[in-house]
Amino acid sequence: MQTNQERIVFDNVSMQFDTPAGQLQVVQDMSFSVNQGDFISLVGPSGCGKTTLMNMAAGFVKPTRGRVLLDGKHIEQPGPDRGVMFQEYGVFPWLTVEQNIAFGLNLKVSKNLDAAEKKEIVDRYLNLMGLTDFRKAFPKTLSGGMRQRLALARTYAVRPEFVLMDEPFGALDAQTRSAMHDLLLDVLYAEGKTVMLITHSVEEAVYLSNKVLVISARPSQIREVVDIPFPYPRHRSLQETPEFNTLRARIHNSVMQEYAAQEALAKQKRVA
Ligand SMILES: Nc1ncnc2c1ncn2[C@@H]1O[C@H](COP(=O)(O)OP(=O)(O)OP(=O)(O)O)[C@@H](O)[C@H]1O
Repeated sequence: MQTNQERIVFDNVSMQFDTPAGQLQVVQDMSFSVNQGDFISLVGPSGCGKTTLMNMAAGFVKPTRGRVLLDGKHIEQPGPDRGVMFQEYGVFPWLTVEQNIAFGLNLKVSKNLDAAEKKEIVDRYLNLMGLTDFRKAFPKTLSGGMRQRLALARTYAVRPEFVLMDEPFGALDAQTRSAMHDLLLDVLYAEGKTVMLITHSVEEAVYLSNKVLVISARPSQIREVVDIPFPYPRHRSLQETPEFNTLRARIHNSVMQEYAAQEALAKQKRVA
């Protein structure tokens, strides 16, 4: 259920990196908030700082200026309230499917669960993600789609309030990706999570989100915040509607302008 309660707040955030070529201003004075129940997607040119913003929400890095807050408190470090899912590092290859799902439950923060409770959670997510028959399998024997489902199961099993996803479906074929979208929407609808997603697919962003942030070329600012008005639960047929396609085309256009701006900047630097 989406509400207006602000949960994660980026307040005038800037980020600068020291690089061999000098200081790189990645994010500049960016402010936005992720509200309770939001599914918010970040789209923008490659290298504009999307992962950097997500890393701040996850607690992996701190901004050089400004504040990133969770329920009014500075985000200082990662926590079990925020489940992070990356494109490539979602599963541990040395653990079986069920051990992967149980991994987070065995950490100190989840120690208050007894063995029966852990088993119940693992079974539930094996079932939900269609992996029950593969519980003893190792990730390398799974297809790409199954590995992504496993990564999702692992992220969800610790019951994070927030799910932070960085290009989680980028490596999947179109059909598996589409199936993953519906699975994600089903689980989110049932469990009511708050989600931040980074994607290069505007279509994916519009289909999944209630809000899309278009990030500008570096130094990055928010070019626009687009509200996606389609009610949940959503069905794939939405993607065939003129309303969906109008919105998709508008956002795509906006992103492409920022890609062009970033490319022009890079060219200028090459000439200089
Ligand atoms: N620790 C770091 N040290 C130096 N530079 C960094 C560091 N982390 C990121 N950068 C630089 O900051 C910029 C933004 O990186 P980031 O990964 O956040 O972009 P992105 O929008 O997620 O890119 P992509 O869409 O290609 O994944 C890049 O130019 C990157 O090289």
